[in-house]
Amino acid sequence: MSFGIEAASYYVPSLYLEIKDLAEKRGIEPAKLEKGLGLHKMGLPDVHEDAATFAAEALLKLIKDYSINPKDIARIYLGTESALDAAKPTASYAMQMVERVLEADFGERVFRNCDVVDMTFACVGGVDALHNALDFVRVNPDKKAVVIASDYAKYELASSGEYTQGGGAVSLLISAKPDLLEIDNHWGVATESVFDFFKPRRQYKKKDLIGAPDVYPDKIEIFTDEPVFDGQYSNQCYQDRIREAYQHYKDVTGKEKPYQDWKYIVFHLPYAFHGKRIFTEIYSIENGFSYETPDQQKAVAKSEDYVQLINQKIEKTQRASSEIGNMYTASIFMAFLSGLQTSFNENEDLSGKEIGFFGYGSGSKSKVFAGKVSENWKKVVDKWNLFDNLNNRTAIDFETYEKLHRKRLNESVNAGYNGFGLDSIEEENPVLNGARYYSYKK
Ligand SMILES: CC(C)(COP(=O)([O-])OP(=O)([O-])OC[C@H]1O[C@@H](n2cnc3c(N)ncnc32)[C@H](O)[C@@H]1OP(=O)([O-])[O-])[C@@H](O)C(=O)NCCC(=O)NCCSC(=O)C[C@@](C)(O)CC(=O)[O-]
Repeated sequence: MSFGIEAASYYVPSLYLEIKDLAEKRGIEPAKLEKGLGLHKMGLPDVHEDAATFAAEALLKLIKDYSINPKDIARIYLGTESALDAAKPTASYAMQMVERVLEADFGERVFRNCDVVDMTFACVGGVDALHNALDFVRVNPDKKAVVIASDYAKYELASSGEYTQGGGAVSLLISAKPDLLEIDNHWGVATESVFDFFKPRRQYKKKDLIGAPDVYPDKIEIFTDEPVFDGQYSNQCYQDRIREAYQHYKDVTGKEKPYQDWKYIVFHLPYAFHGKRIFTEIYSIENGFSYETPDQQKAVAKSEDYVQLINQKIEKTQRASSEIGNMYTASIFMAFLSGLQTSFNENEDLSGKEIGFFGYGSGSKSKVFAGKVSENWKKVVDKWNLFDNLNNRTAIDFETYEKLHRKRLNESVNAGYNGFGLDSIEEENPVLNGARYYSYKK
C-alpha cells in the first residue's frame, strides 16, 4: 500500500509590490535582489487577510476543486508560525470559515468530528504537519487528512529581511490514494536549538506603548509578527541542518548519492535562489571534494557541472518563489507546485520520477524526505494554473505597501474582494476581547 499526496491547492494573496520599487526606495541595487537573490515580486496580504484567511481559502479550494466530501476529512493539521492567538489554533478559525461556506451543501458544523490542530516549528512546521498526517493515514488507511501550510512572512521595514517578505498557503490532501506523489516512509532529521530567527514574546514597558490601558502591569508581553534574526547566521544554520539531515537520510535509506536520482530537488525557499546557493556544500561532499574560502565556494557555484545541476533539478522549483517571496511553512510546498506546474506546462512526463525535499525551520530543524510522482499527477496539476493566477494579481505602490505594513489602512486596497476576510476584532466585550470575526464574500 502506498501513501502520500492525493490532491493539492494553494492560495496566494492578490496584492504584490515589484521588488525593483522596493530596491529603489531603499537604495539597494535592483540587480542584487533580482539577479543575486532571484526576487521579482513580493506577495502581500490585503487589510482583510491573515494566515487564517489564507488557510481557509486554500482549504476551500482543495475541497471544491477535487470534489472532496468534507466529512471524509478526519484531521486537519496546520503548519504555521503566524499564529493569531497563543491558545486558539489558527486552524480552528480557518475550519470554521470553511464550515460556514459548506453549510448549504453539507449542513452545520461539517468538521464536528474532525481533529484540528496547529503545528509550529518555524518554516518546517508544514513538513511536520505532513509527516504526522502521513503517520496518521498509515495507521488508518481508510481515512484522509488535510495538511495546510499558511503564513505571512513579515519583517521590519528597511531590514535585510524586508525584501524576502511574502505570504500565502498550500493545502494537501493526504491519503492511501496518492494521485500526485507517493511519499516514502524514510525521514532524515537534524535538530539543534539555536537563535538564528525567532519571534519572542517581547516585554515592553507600558509607557512605551501609546494608549496602553491602565489594567496592564508595568511590563506587558505582546506578540509581534516580526522576527528577531541574524541573516548570515541563519544561512549557516540552514546549511548545517540540511547537511546533517541529508546524512541521516542516507543512513536511514542506505542510499549513497540520493539526490542524483531526484528529478527535482525541492527546498524550503526563504527567497528564490537560496536552495541553489546553499546546496554547493552537499554537492561538494557528495562529489568527493571540499572548499575553504568564499571564493572557492563561488567557483563551485559557477562550475559547468553545478550550473547544469541547477538548470535540471532546481531552477523550475524557484519560479513561483521569485513571484511571491517567502511563504515560511508553505514555501517548500509552493516550490514543489512550481516544479510540477512548469513540467505540466512544458508537456513533460514526470510519472514515476523521484522528487527529493529539504525542509528547514529556524530554531532549528531540517527534514529530508522523498517521493515518487504518481501516474495520475496531471489530473491533479490540471486544476492549478499557478503562473496564470500569479499574473492576475494587483500591483501596489510603495506608499500603499508601507501603510499596509504599518497597519495604517482602514479599508482593503481591493475593497471589492471575493472570499474570506477579517471583519473585526472584539474590543468592547471583555470576555471576548481579541476574538476575531470573519465572513465570506461571494
Ligand atoms: C537572506 C539574507 C541573509 C540575504 O542577505 P543579503 O545580505 O541581502 O544578501 P547576500 O549578501 O547574502 O547575497 C546577495 C547575493 O547577491 C549577489 N549580488 C550583489 N549585488 C549584485 C549585483 N549588482 N548583481 C548581481 N548579483 C549581485 C551577491 O553576489 C550574492 O550572491 P552570491 O554570489 O553570494 O550567490 C537576508 O535577506 C536576510 O537576512 N533574510 C531573512 C532571513 C533569511 O531569509 N534567512 C535564510 C535562511 S534561514 C530560513 O530559511 C528560515 C526562515 C527565514 O525562512 C524562517 C523560518 O524558518 O521560519
